Amino acid sequence: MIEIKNIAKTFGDRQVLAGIDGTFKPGDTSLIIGGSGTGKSVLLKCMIGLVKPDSGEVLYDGRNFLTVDLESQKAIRREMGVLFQGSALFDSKTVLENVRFPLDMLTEQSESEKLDRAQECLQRVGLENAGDRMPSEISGGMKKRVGIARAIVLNPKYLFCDEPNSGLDPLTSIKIDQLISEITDEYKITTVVITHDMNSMMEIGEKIMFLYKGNKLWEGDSNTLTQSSVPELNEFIFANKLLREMEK
Ligand SMILES: Nc1ncnc2c1ncn2[C@@H]1O[C@H](COP(=O)(O)OP(=O)(O)OP(=O)(O)O)[C@@H](O)[C@H]1O
Repeated sequence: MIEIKNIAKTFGDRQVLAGIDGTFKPGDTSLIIGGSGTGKSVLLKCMIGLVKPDSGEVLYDGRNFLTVDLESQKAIRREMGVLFQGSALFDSKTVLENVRFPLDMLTEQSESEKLDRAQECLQRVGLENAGDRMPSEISGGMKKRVGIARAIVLNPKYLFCDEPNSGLDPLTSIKIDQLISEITDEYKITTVVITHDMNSMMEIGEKIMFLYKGNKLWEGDSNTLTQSSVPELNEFIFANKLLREMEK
């Protein structure tokens, strides 16, 4: 379980996060939603240690990530998998090499153990036959799958995905969402996904947090999303639906 308490962040004179609380549970795919520039990515970065919040706590199964010693912080980091926007694959490495990279960097496993594990993860995301291909030779959806395989290769307890649907067509987006949600459930991972994709919210929104100008204005699930009495959320949903209509 991940708990965040009163996370605040200011850049210069601009307050980006105004004190955010939240709980993320194992087996749940929790979504952080909101318009552009509302602080979603900064919140995620505060959670994974890429940005230091000005105040607040980030607890990983009770361990305070911001105050534990360096060794414990490293140990928590090893329990995290991250799927970055745009997949962030190494262009000069094959698909298989990309997936095994965290094993090369962070484990003492033998060659065959690393190969087996990387191949197992590729199989889990449906790419068992693509290991020898280069990232430039595969589609955007396949790249996301490779990114997911790499993110889970170390058996993470916590999985973070920043806009996993960006640049994908609606059908591929749904498949990627479903894959993340299935893997989360299967391995009981605590998963946090940033999205502004309406389909994702309806499909995998078992727990949704809505950010607006650095504040958490609403929390709920896909069933209650469209029935809130929060005007900012309703406007966000309306704008999203309009955008979807225009894209058709
Ligand atoms: N390192 C930084 N220095 C200064 N300002 C920053 C920094 N990182 C983010 N910001 C600002 O913080 C605000 C929130 O950014 P953030 O990336 O969290 O938005 P977001 O909700 O993820 O939006 P989007 O959906 O467009 O990615 C923005 O105004 C951004 O310019």
